[in-house]
Amino acid sequence: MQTLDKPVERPIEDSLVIAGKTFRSRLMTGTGKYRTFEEMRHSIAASGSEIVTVAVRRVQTHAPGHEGLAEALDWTKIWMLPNTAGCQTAEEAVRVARLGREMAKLLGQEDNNFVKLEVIPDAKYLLPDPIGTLQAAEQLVKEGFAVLPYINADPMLAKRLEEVGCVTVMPLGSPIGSGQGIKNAANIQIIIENAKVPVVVDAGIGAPSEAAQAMEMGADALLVNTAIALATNPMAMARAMNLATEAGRLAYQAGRIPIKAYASASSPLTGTIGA
Ligand SMILES: CC(=O)[C@@H](O)[C@H](O)COP(=O)(O)O
Repeated sequence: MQTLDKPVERPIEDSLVIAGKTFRSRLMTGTGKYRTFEEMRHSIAASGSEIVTVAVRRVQTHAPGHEGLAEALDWTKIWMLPNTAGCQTAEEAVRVARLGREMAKLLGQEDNNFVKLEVIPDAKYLLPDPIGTLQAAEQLVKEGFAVLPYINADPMLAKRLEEVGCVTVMPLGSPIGSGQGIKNAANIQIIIENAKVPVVVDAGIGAPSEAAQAMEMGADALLVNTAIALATNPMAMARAMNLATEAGRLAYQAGRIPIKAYASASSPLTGTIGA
């Protein structure tokens, strides 16, 4: 299984830049739902992720499975993306973001001002509150945070968040942990078309083919957690997601052929002997 840790070669000139910080990998991962920390460490290595998100609230409150989580990874190699999971209002999210910044500092990332903003009042579908998200984003940008907001795939909201200074937008493919894939493709495509900040497709990706699909559409990056953590073999799935992200990116850059209504022969007709 060790070979799964071997990095996927990525060209340095195609790096992802967020808030002036450069990353080679376009796949972000999470830390929740793994069976063991050991499995999490190996899977994150196999994913090639350089950005890993951590639920500040769950770490702070020592929620089951989160005790010691912040210390379980080598933060000299991975950029921490504290997230405000578990916050139902803008006010809570702002408070938790501040704690996240302190947590990153304590773990040696003095200059880390990133926050993945989640304002989620709905427990059934875990859909983010657009108004609360915008309010919290405005406040956090004023406080000097690099804000990466988790949103429904709403092109107007994405624009507003960009205008208030968010450094990415993170539209959901489908509900968190559902593994339903890219259900919002048309709206995500509009967001990609209009965004001047990186678009990170976050949540709902269940299989590498869906990761590739989002990247082929022109997403700048992905965030995948459940599909890796709960796979029968998380390390192998992490590697597959890594490769799929890269394949999707390459395909996007290569430019796919247009879809045609009719067949077109693969062999040229010139020079063929007439009947
Ligand atoms: C860890 C995290 O931030 C997730 O909540 C994220 O939204 C990814 O969703 P999936 O777990 O569906 O990949």
